[in-house]
Amino acid sequence: MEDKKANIIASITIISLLVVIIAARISLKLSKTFYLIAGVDISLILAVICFLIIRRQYNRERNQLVSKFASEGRELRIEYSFLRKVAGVPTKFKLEDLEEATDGFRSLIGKGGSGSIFKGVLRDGSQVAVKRIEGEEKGEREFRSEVAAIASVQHKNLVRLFGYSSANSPNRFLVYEYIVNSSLDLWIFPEKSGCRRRSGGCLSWYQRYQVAIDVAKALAYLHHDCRSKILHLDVKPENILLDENYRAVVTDFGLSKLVARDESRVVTDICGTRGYLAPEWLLEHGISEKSDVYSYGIVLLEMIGGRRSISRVEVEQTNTRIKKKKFEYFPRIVNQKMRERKVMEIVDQRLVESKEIDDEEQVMKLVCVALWCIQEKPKIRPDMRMVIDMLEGRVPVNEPPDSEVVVVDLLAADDDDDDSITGVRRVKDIPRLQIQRERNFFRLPSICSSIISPISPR
Ligand SMILES: Nc1ncnc2c1ncn2[C@@H]1O[C@H](COP(=O)(O)OP(=O)(O)OP(=O)(O)O)[C@@H](O)[C@H]1O
Repeated sequence: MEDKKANIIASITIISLLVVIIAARISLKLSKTFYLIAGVDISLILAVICFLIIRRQYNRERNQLVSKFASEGRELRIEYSFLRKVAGVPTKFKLEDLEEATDGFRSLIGKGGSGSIFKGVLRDGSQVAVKRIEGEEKGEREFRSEVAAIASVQHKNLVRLFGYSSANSPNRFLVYEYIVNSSLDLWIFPEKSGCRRRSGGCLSWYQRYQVAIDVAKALAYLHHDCRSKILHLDVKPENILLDENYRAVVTDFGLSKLVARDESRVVTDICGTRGYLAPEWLLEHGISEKSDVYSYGIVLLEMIGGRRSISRVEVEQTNTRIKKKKFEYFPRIVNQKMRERKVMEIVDQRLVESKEIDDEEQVMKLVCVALWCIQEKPKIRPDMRMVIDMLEGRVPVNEPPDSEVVVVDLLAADDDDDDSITGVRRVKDIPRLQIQRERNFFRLPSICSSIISPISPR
């Protein structure tokens, strides 16, 4: 368009200059003034012609470059979209897209310590769970660790992050694949009367065992197979989702930490969820991937028993018949029953009543693995690869020792509301200094054992 305009202007200029020469020839004859005007006009005509030639050359080169860049850009775009599909690189969403997908953030599916989760449908029809991280400073921290950890991982037992959005809003958003059967807590703990959160049902023994293996595989991948070690640091039933086949998908990387492969322990602020915290968190010894192993062990026990690891029960005092509330620490009961060879007594009664467990040895194996995982000393706990080998029967499982000391986080049992919609309470909101060891920790006497390995030598 611009080229055409320039050509027309140049032609008009040349014609006008020629007209001027002709007019000067007629009116001035062959006088000195005529030669002067003709000279100037001819120079101007030559200048315009030169300008047109140079401009044409320049345009040709520019067009060649533009088409070269365009084809390179197209190739790059194709490559990038291919990479995004293959490597799962998260997309940056606009806030409007998420508002449209969630119908204005209407269908709330869960609420946790860091924000709310809404169900949504993207324009291409895929179902998503949109997490709105609330609170600016805390939100930013959770958002960054979540994107950093999960953007780089690809595993069938880890939730997929489709994308994120952080623009024009005090809130940050993370967009995950939607996992249809919600979280494990709804499938292992019986519904409490008066509780706002509905139970999903009762997961069978076989499904629970599968979930145990799935979660172990997800954690083993994070701990051993990624470029940096990834510590999840918030393993609990609420963060284990179940897909349409009741297979486990681990989610919520808000507290996760990337750790260099050669770092064996890291010292960090206390965070995680009450009841699932490894003793080293509370004793300030520095944490490692073995802290996830501990939380995993607690989750195993909760799956076996269909109950939380720490609960408050009402007991009647023998003489006065007055009812009093007291803490019950499920791992201690499990430990005792295992030694008495009465493991079926600690299994979820719904499973026992339905008579679906025909392999008591498998129960014993899961109990032993769980007790190994919750050993006080991180070194004695198996790593997640070893846990998989034990659960899949590739290595025999030794009977676990009684812990030298079992440190129980009684903060986990401070409240009765542990089954509310918000799930169990996170400990990260409690200022560190308020955690008083003497009041909150409950130590069991040690019965030392000589066994120090979860597996027998072959
Ligand atoms: N991808 C998903 N698909 C389906 N439901 C989900 C998904 N992610 C989370 N939920 C539901 O939302 C609940 C809360 O999610 P989540 O635990 O990630 O929130 P949170 O704010 O990180 O909680 P917290 O930080 O206290 O652990 C889950 O227990 C689950 O029921």
